[in-house]
Amino acid sequence: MASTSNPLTLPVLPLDDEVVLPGMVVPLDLNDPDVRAAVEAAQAAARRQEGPGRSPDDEGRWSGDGRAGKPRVLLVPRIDGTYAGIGVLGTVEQVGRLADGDPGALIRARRRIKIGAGTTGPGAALWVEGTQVDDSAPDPLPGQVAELVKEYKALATSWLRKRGAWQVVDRVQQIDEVGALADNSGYSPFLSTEQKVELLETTDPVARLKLAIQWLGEHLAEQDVAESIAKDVQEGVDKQQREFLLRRQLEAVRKELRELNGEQDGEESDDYRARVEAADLPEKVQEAALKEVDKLERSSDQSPEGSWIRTWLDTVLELPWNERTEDAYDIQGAKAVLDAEHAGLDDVKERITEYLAVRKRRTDRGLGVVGGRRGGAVLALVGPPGVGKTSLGESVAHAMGRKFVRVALGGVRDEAEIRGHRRTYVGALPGRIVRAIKEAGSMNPVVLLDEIDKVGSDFRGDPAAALLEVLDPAQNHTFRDHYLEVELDLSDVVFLATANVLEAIPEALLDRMDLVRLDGYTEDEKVVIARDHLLPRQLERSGLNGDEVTVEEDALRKLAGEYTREAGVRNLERAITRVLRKVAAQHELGDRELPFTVGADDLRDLIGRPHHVPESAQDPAERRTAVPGVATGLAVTGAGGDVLFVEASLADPETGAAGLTLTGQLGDVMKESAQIALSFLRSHGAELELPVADLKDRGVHIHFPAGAVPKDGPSAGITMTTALASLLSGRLVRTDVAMTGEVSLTGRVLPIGGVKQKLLAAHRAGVTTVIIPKRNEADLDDVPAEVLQKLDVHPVTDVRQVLELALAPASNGAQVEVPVAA
Ligand SMILES: Nc1ncnc2c1ncn2[C@@H]1O[C@H](COP(=O)(O)OP(=O)(O)OP(=O)(O)O)[C@@H](O)[C@H]1O
Repeated sequence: MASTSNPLTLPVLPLDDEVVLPGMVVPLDLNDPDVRAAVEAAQAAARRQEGPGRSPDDEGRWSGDGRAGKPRVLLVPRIDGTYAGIGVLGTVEQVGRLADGDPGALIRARRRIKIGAGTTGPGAALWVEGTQVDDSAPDPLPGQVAELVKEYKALATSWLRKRGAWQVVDRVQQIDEVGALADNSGYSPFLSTEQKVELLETTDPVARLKLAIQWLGEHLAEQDVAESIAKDVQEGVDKQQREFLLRRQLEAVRKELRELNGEQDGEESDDYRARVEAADLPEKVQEAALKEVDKLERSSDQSPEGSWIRTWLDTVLELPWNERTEDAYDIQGAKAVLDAEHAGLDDVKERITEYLAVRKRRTDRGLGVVGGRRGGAVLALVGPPGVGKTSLGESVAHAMGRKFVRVALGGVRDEAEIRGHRRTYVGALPGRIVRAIKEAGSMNPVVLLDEIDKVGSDFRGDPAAALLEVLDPAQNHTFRDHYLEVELDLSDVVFLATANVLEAIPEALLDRMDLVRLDGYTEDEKVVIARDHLLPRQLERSGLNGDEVTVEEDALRKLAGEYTREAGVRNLERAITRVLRKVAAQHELGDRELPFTVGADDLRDLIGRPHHVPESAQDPAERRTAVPGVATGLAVTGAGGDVLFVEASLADPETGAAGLTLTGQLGDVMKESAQIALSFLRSHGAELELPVADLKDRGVHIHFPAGAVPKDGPSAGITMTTALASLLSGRLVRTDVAMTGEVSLTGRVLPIGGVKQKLLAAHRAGVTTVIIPKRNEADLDDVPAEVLQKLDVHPVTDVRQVLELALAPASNGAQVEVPVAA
């Protein structure tokens, strides 16, 4: 270590408003007279000392070889003409040309010198005496100082990295001396001259390092703030400009692509902006659409978002926003259309005509379509399949001169089916209502909500609630589809609904509806429908004409009665199709001469044997009711009225379980009804002369064979009682008798629903005697006269009357074998 005790005499090299700290190497311009004087004086002094006189070398050591060191100067900052109190010993490393070609000297700054008194020396330089400053730090470093070293290195590294000065990072990392480390900030461009002077004059190395850390830290913080501000500003300013530029580029790229693909410039397919502007959309819709166009233009051609937006825009553009058909109908004309397209159904047509008349009056008078009246907004056609509900809906549209669309609701469980998926949903679509309007191509079509009784609800929401909104005149002028997101005015749409089963229509919807029932057709009606509508249509479809093939009424009657058994005419129409196809095929093969008239007897040859021979026409031994314990009931199922056979048997006393077993997919109400039948017989069996003892200790099994499972209801009560009574008494149930009615514990016969449908079914099945509850007598008014004529209807009040009518007399008193369940 150098000691401070050796005064040095050195030429002063003044640095105007500049500071050089130990460790730095600086080039100085020799054109500067002060610099030249100092360097030349130092060189002269060095030469002189090459003699025998010795002085310490540059490192402060006395060199043993007698050679003096490099020329030495004292670098002293001169701030505003005033010299600093401390200078730095510098050695002249090299004299030559600087980068700019001027003569210069390369000087290495070595250590601090405290400046003492002035003195004289050779040359024009100012000479002073100085003493070395001891600025060594304790070794080893106290922990605290070591931390400072680390901190400085970390700060310096981060700053240097920011500036990309990677090489310097290593050098700084390698400086271990505290004072030298602090002096390294002499290179920092952000320090002011004053700050550098302060560093120079702070001789305590630790204090110096602290200063360096403080300033470097401050600078870094400042820089961070400045950077983020600059970034923000830059981003703000640039965004618009960038967007503009990018759009321009995008446009150019798109254009090139179009040209590559041989499309015309500005082809309609992609120019959504122009299309939206040209499409006469309602203001709000256009606004929304243009917003999407903006988004589209910003998104890339290939991005999924772009394709979603295009799909959405297509949907919006395809909707018939301003299309509406002119209602051109008078009630007479409407009625004529209905009559022409459907045979029979007089009451139904009357209801529809009334509905149209009210609607027309209200619109003509400029009153809203339905005004404040709740319910009645929607005409609901309720009845079994194939009775013409859908085709009536279509006729209504014809009659009004409106477009017609059918919306199939069967199996819809998801609210989104009605109201659309939100657009964020992958593969989102508008709901069925919007799709229907699109399909109709007008804003005021007739929309038939088909099978409204078959909408269900589950975790995906309640479609019925959405439908309610669609049907509500107070809400539907601003219907919002989740996908479309713009309002749609549905107030001018005529909604009709169809349902098979009234009970299955959600309550809230039912409340909005005007019900029109279609219960099914009689055989005569079916013949007329077949003759006037189904046959001509199917002839045309088979490529035949009426001159070539005629079908006799007898044949149509047989097709309706024996080849099909249904409330409606759907299967009848199919049967007719089969007959015609067969004839056409035979003709093509040369096996059939035309014209040809199909008679009842030709049917078997053409389409095989009938499947629905009435029970009474069967061989007696083949009849369902050929054994005791089977009774014929009447029920209403989803397919209209039907006959069903209830079977009862007693369980084996040894193995069978006691109690009541019911099979055949029955609901709770039906089970209770069976329980009541059983209880009634247990308590009244004796008085009816039935061996009811068996009922006490043997299990009873009641079965409803598959095929005609009625909807849950109590109307099979008297049928079950009759089957059980037949079983116990061994008396057969009369084949020609069918029945319907609820039974009470005391044996009273209680009223039921669906009389008309049930009687039509009984008639179809060839039953001749029907037992109904007395209290349903009034319902007979609805039953077509031709059916009543052919049926012997017995309204009863007590189950004893039922048994009297239904059970055949005991066959010559012989013991009848009671069937036993397996
Ligand atoms: N009274 C009628 N006059 C003329 N054609 C009829 C009549 N009733 C039904 N039809 C015809 O029978 C066919 C079946 O009718 P449609 O499809 O309308 O029945 P639906 O009651 O709507 O059945 P679903 O409930 O299964 O939809 C249609 O072709 C229809 O034209």
